[in-house]
Amino acid sequence: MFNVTVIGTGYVGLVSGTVFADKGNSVICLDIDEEKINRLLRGDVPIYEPGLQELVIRNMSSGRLDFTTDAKRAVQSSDIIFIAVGTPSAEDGSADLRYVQAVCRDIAQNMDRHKIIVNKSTVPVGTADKVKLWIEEHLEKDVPFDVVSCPEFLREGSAVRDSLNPDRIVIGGANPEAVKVLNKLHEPFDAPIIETDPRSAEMIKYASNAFLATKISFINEISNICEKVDADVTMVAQGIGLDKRIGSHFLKAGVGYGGSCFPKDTNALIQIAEDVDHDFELLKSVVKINSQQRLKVIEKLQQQLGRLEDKVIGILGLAFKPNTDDMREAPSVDVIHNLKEYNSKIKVYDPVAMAMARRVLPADVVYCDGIEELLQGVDAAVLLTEWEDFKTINWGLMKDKMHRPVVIDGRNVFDPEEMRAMGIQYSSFGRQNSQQILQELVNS
Ligand SMILES: NC(=O)c1ccc[n+]([C@@H]2O[C@H](COP(=O)([O-])OP(=O)(O)OC[C@H]3O[C@@H](n4cnc5c(N)ncnc54)[C@H](O)[C@@H]3O)[C@@H](O)[C@H]2O)c1
Ligand SMILES: O=c1ccn([C@@H]2O[C@H](COP(=O)(O)OP(=O)(O)O[C@H]3O[C@H](CO)[C@@H](O)[C@H](O)[C@H]3O)[C@@H](O)[C@H]2O)c(=O)[nH]1
Repeated sequence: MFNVTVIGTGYVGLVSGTVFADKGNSVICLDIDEEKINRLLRGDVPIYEPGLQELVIRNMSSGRLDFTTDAKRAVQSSDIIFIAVGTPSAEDGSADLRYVQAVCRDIAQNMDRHKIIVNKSTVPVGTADKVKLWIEEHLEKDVPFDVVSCPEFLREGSAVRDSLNPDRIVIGGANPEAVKVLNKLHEPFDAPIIETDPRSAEMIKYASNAFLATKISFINEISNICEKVDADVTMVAQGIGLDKRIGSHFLKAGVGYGGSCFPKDTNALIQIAEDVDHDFELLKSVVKINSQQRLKVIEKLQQQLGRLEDKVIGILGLAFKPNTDDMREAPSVDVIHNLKEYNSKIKVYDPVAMAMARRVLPADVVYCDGIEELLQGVDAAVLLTEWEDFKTINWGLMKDKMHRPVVIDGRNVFDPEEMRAMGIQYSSFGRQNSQQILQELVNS
């Protein structure tokens, strides 16, 4: 068992630290955010992530998990130090490494003996070398250390499950001794381990996210064509996904991807390529398709309602995906800001992301307590996050509460035939042609 420090207690740091503790290691998590650490010390987890609260409390009670804002204590109590701070987008789209740099200074100034410093944040290729330089720059005495790159692949909403059962673990290090230690630390996870050099490890992370984002934009383009040729994208996704070389995951068409990773990491990879004079045209198209895809909601609303001015639009789901309260780059934010430009009136409901949403949505948005309140009197409902609660809405009953029975399904959750049979003017992504929509308009 090892003494482990994790720096940064966000989605990645908090979940990884807790999971390492659960595997029997002694873990201390460091953050500069005092309020966050105080809450954690009370066993109160500041993010919504299924299963995390219980796991944190269990490991704190067993004495294997602790939290602090004291960098000296955190650095000196461990042999392995994970960096898990944010790497947001800089203005040019590249990854802003200022937090990683600050952590390097904190580590260097408190280093008392040999440390293995492991980078878990998503960082541009070559950052392991920079981390080494930044630490050397601030070292007050000659203490040996290794830098290893171990990117993280967990998804929000299933972070605990993903961390306990990873598809693979990537360890990129130059010193075989340090790689051996990390191999041992990850042994209890029973996942294939890829040992590689730090640069390849860093690239694996970006390439994974870019590939998944490409799959989503690809199926969204197919869905846009499906609408014009009267094919059904869900059948197409099933048909191509059964080919093992393609795979069935990440082929759900709709309003496209959001979140704290895909938008930021695709842009960062475009910039990484640009820095070595490579024009990553494919990925640029992926990003462009994704930003256009969100606004298809507006087109679909216009097809159903005509002018959007003064129309009351109810937004079902605000988080960028279900089972999280994360609003970073959520499609709902763009859709709502856009609807405001058309002077629509907006009502919103999300089972967990309402508090986060208040920080990023326009001031005059009306926050509702539940589905019924949201649907009351709306000219259209727009589903943007496929929360389980929304899948069981009885539209046959709900349509009487609505001013007009218009539903735009941004995640292809409902069955088009059933919706139409219930008298709903239903529009989804890649599952019906424009002729049908026009016909419905004529009939209504
Ligand atoms: N969120 C995800 O699903 C996910 C998954 C895989 C990888 N990643 C990557 O992991 C990294 C962290 O992402 P996140 O979503 O956990 O970020 P986050 O914003 O949720 O958390 C980052 C934390 O780091 C803390 N911090 C900042 N500077 C610090 C310092 N000097 N010392 C101590 N703490 C400091 C912040 O206070 C914050 O609590 C990013 O590079 C991200 O791209 C994220
Ligand atoms: O078929 C699909 C699958 C996903 N999405 C959308 O894509 C976004 C991202 O979803 P997901 O990948 O499940 O969530 P994240 O938590 O952002 O996880 C991604 O980003 C993390 C941060 O780098 C990585 O660690 C994960 O492996 C990677 O899946 C969400 O808006 C989803 O709605 C689709 O539109 N269609």
